[in-house]
Amino acid sequence: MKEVVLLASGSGSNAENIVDYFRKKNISVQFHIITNKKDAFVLERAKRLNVPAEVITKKQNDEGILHERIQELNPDLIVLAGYLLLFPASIIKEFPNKIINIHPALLPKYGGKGMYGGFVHEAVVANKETKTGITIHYVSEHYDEGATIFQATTNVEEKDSPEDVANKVHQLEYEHFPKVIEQLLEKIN
Ligand SMILES: Nc1nc2c(c(=O)[nH]1)N[C@@H](CNc1ccc(C(=O)N[C@@H](CCC(=O)O)C(=O)O)cc1)CN2
Ligand SMILES: O=CNCC(=O)N[C@@H]1O[C@H](COP(=O)(O)O)[C@@H](O)[C@H]1O
Repeated sequence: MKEVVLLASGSGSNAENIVDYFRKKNISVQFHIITNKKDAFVLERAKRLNVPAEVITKKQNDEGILHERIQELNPDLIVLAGYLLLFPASIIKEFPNKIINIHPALLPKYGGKGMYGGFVHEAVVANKETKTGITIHYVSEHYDEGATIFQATTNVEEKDSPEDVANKVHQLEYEHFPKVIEQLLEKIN
């Protein structure tokens, strides 16, 4: 059975959507959820979904605990789904092309340090962009620089608030992220 580790720092709606997708399609995947925040709502979602979940804090990352845990779990795929810490280079080296991230904009624009969550949508609206979207990419040492796997776009109307844009982007995430993960898992024998 394939093993997938999902990492999220906050709400975890993408993590839930991914678990739901594979369950609905009867594809047997063993999921583990890791968050860096003990009060992250993703922990509630994991409980409800009966998915094993644990908190590994930034400090524990720095102590190598996250690395040890990932080695124990030995996942086929590591999925950053709204994870807001810099993922350790040591793990990236050990799991080449097995770590992916979803970014709520069309990289390379609106990426890098400080560009996460609502900040991204605020910048897109402030810059009067006429379109935005999602980028699913491999995770490299620095934020949002890894090779792009998939992009999808949506239009931005003049009247759209950052919340309107966030909702449009979330719809793209829910539609595409599970399918991209399914395709990647199929390639891993
Ligand atoms: N290796 C590596 N790690 C990553 C990504 C990557 O592609 N490579 N992609 C990341 C998702 N993108 C971002 C981009 C910027 C920030 C960011 O700016 N974070 C704040 C901290 C936010 C918080 O702790 O709440 C900071 O100051 O570093 C977070 C995730 C997750 N971790
Ligand atoms: O990659 C760059 N930055 C990371 C980032 O901003 N990720 C975004 O956080 C949201 C998490 O939502 P959730 O799934 O927790 O409901 C989701 O929109 C991700 O694209």
